[in-house]
Amino acid sequence: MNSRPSDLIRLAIPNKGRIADPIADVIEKSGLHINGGGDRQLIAKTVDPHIEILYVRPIDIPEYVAQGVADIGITGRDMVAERGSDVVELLDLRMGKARLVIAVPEESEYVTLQDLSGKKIATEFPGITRSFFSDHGVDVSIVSVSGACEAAPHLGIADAIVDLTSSGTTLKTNHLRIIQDVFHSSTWLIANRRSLLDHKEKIDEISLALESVISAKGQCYLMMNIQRNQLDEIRSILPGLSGPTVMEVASDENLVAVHAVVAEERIYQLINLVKRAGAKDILVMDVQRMIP
Ligand SMILES: Nc1ncnc2c1ncn2[C@@H]1O[C@H](COP(=O)(O)OP(=O)(O)OP(=O)(O)O)[C@@H](O)[C@H]1O
Ligand SMILES: O=P(O)(O)OC[C@H]1O[C@H](OP(=O)(O)OP(=O)(O)O)[C@H](O)[C@@H]1O
Ligand SMILES: [Mg+2]
Repeated sequence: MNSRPSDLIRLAIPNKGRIADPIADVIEKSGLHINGGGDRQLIAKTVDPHIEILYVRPIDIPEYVAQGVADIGITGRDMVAERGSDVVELLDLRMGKARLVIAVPEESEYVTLQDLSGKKIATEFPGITRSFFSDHGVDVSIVSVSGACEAAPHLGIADAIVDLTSSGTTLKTNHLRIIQDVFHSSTWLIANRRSLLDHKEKIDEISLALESVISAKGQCYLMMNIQRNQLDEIRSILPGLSGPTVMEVASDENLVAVHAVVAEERIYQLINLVKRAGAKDILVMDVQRMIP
């Protein structure tokens, strides 16, 4: 695996699981189009002949990157912590957000961490769990499971669990109550230490491309025409990346075009405000990438 050409960067991404599609989507939007890919393929080429994709399980990505099988990788930060891999965390993609928590049956008497002393803890994260309890001086035994962890207390194989939660639905459905947070995770771009020195320019280029997609999320581009004398009022309404852009409209010397990047969640309110202030010909467009 390491006999690849020295000018070829290998990026490891999940081949399945809930973060696989969102990651592929960010890569696509970054302009790094993957040729083929998915469908049980292990390696795929990209639009850049110097970058190839390696599809593997999210839990294996930290070690593949640490060992240099891949130069960079995208996976959950929980996976990096669980494996204890020596990698550089480069960029938070701010997706796949989840909390790793300690939870107990709703009706149980356990309230604090110390109440779990001598108890059995079921988890898909034995590494993180073991060091967390040991750091807090609480002696527990770990029951390692590989899924459906929330069932463990009701099946009588554990007293508590350490598992991920995001919407909270699974804990609620299984009548479990959180007693403490252990770790906060999201999806990260990670790098091999050596590759970061040898291929700094190329890795920075990929990181910037991914970051520009993440920054553009939830943003849109608002365009409108206004009378020149309304400019001050419109300016006070619009935020904009570095103030709104104001341009001449060729057909009418009293009209100016105003463009601004605005948060999607504010667009409804902003359109009403600018309309009331006299704006017309309003257009709202998607922003694919934002590079400061
Ligand atoms: N409920 C969740 N919300 C957000 N992210 C999650 C959630 N569950 C898992 N993740 C994240 O998804 C990443 C991949 O996890 P995992 O390998 O378990 O895949 P999966 O999507 O859970 O699929 P499966 O468990 O079926 O293999 C992890 O980094 C994890 O933090
Ligand atoms: O708070 P929620 O939105 O309900 O999400 C939490 C669930 O998501 C993950 O399960 P996953 O789908 O990965 O299944 P698994 O437990 O079999 O890994 C996690 O292990 C929880 O069970
Ligand atoms: Mg899972």
